[in-house]
Amino acid sequence: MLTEEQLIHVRRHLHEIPELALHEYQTHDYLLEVIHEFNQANLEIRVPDDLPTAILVLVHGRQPARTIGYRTDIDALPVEEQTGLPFASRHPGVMHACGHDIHMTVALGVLSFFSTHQPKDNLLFFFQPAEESDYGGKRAYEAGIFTGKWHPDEFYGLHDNPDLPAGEIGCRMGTLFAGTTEVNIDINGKGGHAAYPQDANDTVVAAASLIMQVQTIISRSIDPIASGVITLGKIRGGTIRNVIAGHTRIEGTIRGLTQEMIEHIGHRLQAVCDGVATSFGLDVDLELNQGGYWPVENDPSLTKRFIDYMQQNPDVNFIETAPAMTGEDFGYLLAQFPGTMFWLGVDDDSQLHSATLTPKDDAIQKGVDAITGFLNYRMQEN
Ligand SMILES: CC(=O)N[C@@H](CCC[C@H](N)C(=O)O)C(=O)O
Repeated sequence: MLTEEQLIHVRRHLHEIPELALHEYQTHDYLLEVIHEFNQANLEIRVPDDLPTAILVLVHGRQPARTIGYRTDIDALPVEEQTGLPFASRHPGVMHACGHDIHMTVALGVLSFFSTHQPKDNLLFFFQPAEESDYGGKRAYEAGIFTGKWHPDEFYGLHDNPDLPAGEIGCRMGTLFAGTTEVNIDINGKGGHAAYPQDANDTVVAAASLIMQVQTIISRSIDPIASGVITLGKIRGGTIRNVIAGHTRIEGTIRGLTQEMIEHIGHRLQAVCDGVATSFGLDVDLELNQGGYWPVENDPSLTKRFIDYMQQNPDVNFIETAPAMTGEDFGYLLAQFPGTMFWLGVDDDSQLHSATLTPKDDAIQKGVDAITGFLNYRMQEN
């Protein structure tokens, strides 16, 4: 079983080797190296052919009544780290800026505990690639990974939260995270000389108008009591100051707490794109891709049990949290298997996806203890 000191060492090494979605090869190899050090007596390890950076580990229970799944994501973000940590990313332009290094380490801690304390039920650990993009959870499901003995009857997973004290557990009944849809807009007009706009069709000006109109969708087209967000995080158009740009691309994301809201915003966005195409006389192609980023809906009865356990445990600080507009492709898996997603506090001033995010090591052991405690409690029930 990994000690707290060993867990911190593992976390720091994982932090040094972040990799982007579906390219988590070094991370995958290191995870396997750590898992192979555990007592193998009750473990069965599988690397699915169709998702080669994923790892499944089945812990065979003593008297299994069910298989309980536990999922961690393993990918990182294209962010240049600015923490100055001695264990900062060694991969230029890539960083664990969403704390997946903490997620993986907590999962390894829980797995190492059950490798030496055989659980009553079966436990299925899923080390999932591609959470930040490319929806690895959905890919895994569609590849048929969770069939036969690899089928979890219920699924749990966490996300770190810098706003909560280290080790605090946060959760809620109902929707924990938003559903998200990736937005790609390609504006195709006609390039030309900066001096002769009358002979061109300027996609930069069309993009500026489109962006401003998009900002009215949330304020003017949705019920103020309901919630939604559109963020256009990236724009690229043109090549030089004195050439009118014939193509501009905008990339962003739509978020809503219900599927209906996400679809409603998507329809309004399409209407704005069509309007800009007509008024500027150019082509505006809108691509919406939800992938696996469905709203994260916690199962009512399992989540009640989870919250009851955390509230009754004197060693756990528990807080009921509000829904968040962050997305998670665990939402897709929770639509296939009942389960619960929850927060683990990591106490930091920087936000998720920030270049200075520094989750505290203290959260790791507290997270491992709270989760192993809950899983043992859950396994007492028939
Ligand atoms: C927890 C978190 O930050 N998740 C990501 C999920 C990515 C969603 C997808 N790629 C999109 O941008 O729509 C998030 O950005 O919330």
